[in-house]
Amino acid sequence: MTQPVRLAINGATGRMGQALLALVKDDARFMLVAAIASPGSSKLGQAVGACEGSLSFTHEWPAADALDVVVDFSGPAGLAEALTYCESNGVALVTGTTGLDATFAQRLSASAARIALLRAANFSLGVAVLTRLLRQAAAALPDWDMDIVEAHHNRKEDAPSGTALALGEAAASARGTSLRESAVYAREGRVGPRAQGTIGFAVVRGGDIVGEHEVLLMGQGERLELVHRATDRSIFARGALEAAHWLSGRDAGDYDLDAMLADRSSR
Ligand SMILES: NC(=O)C1=CN([C@@H]2O[C@H](COP(=O)(O)OP(=O)(O)OC[C@H]3O[C@@H](n4cnc5c(N)ncnc54)[C@H](OP(=O)(O)O)[C@@H]3O)[C@@H](O)[C@H]2O)C=CC1
Ligand SMILES: O=C(O)C1=N[C@H](C(=O)O)C[C@H](O)C1
Repeated sequence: MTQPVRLAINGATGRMGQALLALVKDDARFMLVAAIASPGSSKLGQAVGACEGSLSFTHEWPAADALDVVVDFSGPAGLAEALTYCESNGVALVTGTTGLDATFAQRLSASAARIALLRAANFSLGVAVLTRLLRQAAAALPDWDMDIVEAHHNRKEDAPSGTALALGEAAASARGTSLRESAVYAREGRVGPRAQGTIGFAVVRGGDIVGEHEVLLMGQGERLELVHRATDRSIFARGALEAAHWLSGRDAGDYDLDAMLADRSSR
């Protein structure tokens, strides 16, 4: 019988941490070794209710040989700590943390030379398919205006969402450009007519919205709308656990969900 993947969840007290804990307890493919919280967390020492045994929320990382993979949904500070641990101990890392700056993104890319790393701004299958559809539409309609509207709950800290930025990057690259060259993040006052080829972003924050992304492709006399609505965080948690299972034991490298899906469909 294959051994379960030994897993640590970083950011375990958060919304995504809780969604992961709820799934892991019934998933025989995994053994939860650590539920990591911030050094100042009010939950340190409290029992991790979702799992069997005596696990408590902790900021102590396990011994290197006790762990196969870390799943991180914390924030930039939490991810930095997880990355340091994974690099020092040769442990694989799956991260969904968004709101990272370019320097951090470069650090992640460099780390992938030493550890197996899988990152995704959105772990839902629906957004993976939306991204493919968007690449097709953006290339087929190169002159149409494009805006991306995203909506999330009122506790979200980063904007635009990681998903909105990843969708924008995919669309820009399908048109032979980059988001750095084409993004417009704010419109206020007399901004004048729209510049050709720009990709605009609009952000909604409120209530308990799990995550919604709408891409508008606007031509003359017609409009195409590509929309994804997440209504349950467990979709992200399920995707991240699939990624953790797939990544465990792999060679160092910079992986994404497309690589995982392609590998699976080739079997
Ligand atoms: N890629 C995807 O599919 C998805 C990505 N996300 C992203 O995941 C991240 C987390 O989202 P969400 O769960 O809603 O956020 P939360 O704020 O609910 O959870 C993050 C948790 O991380 C903990 N934390 C903070 N600092 C550290 C640290 N240094 N070490 C360990 N834990 C730490 C915090 O709690 P405490 O102080 O108790 O430790 C907090 O509860 C965000 O960047 C979000 O955008 C969210 C959903 C899906
Ligand atoms: O913070 C969230 O909640 C989410 N964040 C991710 C993002 O920034 O795109 C993914 C999802 O939309 C939920």
